[in-house]
Amino acid sequence: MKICFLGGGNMASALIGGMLAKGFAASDIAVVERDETSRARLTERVGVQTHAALDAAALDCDVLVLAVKPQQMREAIAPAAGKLTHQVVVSIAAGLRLGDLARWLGNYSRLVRCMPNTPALIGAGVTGLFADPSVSAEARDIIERILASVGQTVWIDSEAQMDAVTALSGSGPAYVFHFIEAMEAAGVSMGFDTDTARKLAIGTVLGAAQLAAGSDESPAVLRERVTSKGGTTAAALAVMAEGDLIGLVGRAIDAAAARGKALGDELGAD
Ligand SMILES: NC(=O)C1=CN([C@@H]2O[C@H](COP(=O)(O)OP(=O)(O)OC[C@H]3O[C@@H](n4cnc5c(N)ncnc54)[C@H](OP(=O)(O)O)[C@@H]3O)[C@@H](O)[C@H]2O)C=CC1
Ligand SMILES: O=C(O)[C@@H]1CCC=N1
Repeated sequence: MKICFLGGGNMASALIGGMLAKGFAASDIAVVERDETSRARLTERVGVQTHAALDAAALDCDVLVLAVKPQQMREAIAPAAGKLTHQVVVSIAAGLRLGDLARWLGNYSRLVRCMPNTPALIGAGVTGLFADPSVSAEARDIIERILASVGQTVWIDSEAQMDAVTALSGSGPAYVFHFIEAMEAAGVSMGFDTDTARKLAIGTVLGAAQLAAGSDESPAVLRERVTSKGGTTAAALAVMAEGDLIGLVGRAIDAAAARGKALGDELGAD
């Protein structure tokens, strides 16, 4: 099975890195990337084949993964319009809807939309998937196999939910990194050097996430176990409640989902 990525940026690199670590052969993976330096990096360091354009050689694949920015997509896929025959096309772009992609590809509907996240690089990604009803079970299995190689997969029932997946898990690693930054900064302000503060912050997030992932109990119960009455954790959580952390995170995730929908509306309008 030959897999070609259109765009060799952050997310394509994370997916390819994770796939190679899971045993996909570099010789089965190609990348169309317009930037020469990126092409050289992909060939020399990652070992995959590269193409400068989405030409016939690049389209000689079974799966075409669309991994350019939403704003770049229409122009980037134009060379493939009317030239697709059997390929399953997978878009990882935020916001863009299958109907618009199908139209831009010359009414080609063998399309799957998915939203991975960057922990795919270490096999710890989460990907939401949605397929056009015309995509066969066999084609869905192929796409599932690719994304499951880099982490967990969740098929969703309606395409509209993809904006929520994007807001929760697609963008989600950035929220967690931001929280780590905040913990690290607090550690530094209490007198630790950056390395020590970072080690304490990352170790805590990692340990807590692993504990939550392996536990039958809810995160709320696990939180209560840390929180002694009248103790230090209660003092911190009171400040977080005062600042409405739950509401703040909810509003942030709503804003991400709204931006995904707006991107789909804006870019699909013409
Ligand atoms: N980053 C993330 O965490 C996630 C991103 N996504 C989605 O993945 C997609 C890619 O995001 P990301 O990897 O962050 O973006 P990047 O900008 O890092 O990668 C896109 C790459 O594609 C190149 N490119 C653009 N147009 C063309 C073209 N016509 N032909 C060949 N190459 C082209 C870009 O080059 P140039 O720099 O010159 O424009 C760039 O190198 C987006 O649609 C995003 O919504 C989904 C989930 C998570
Ligand atoms: O920020 C973005 O738009 C992309 C989609 C999800 C993560 N990064």
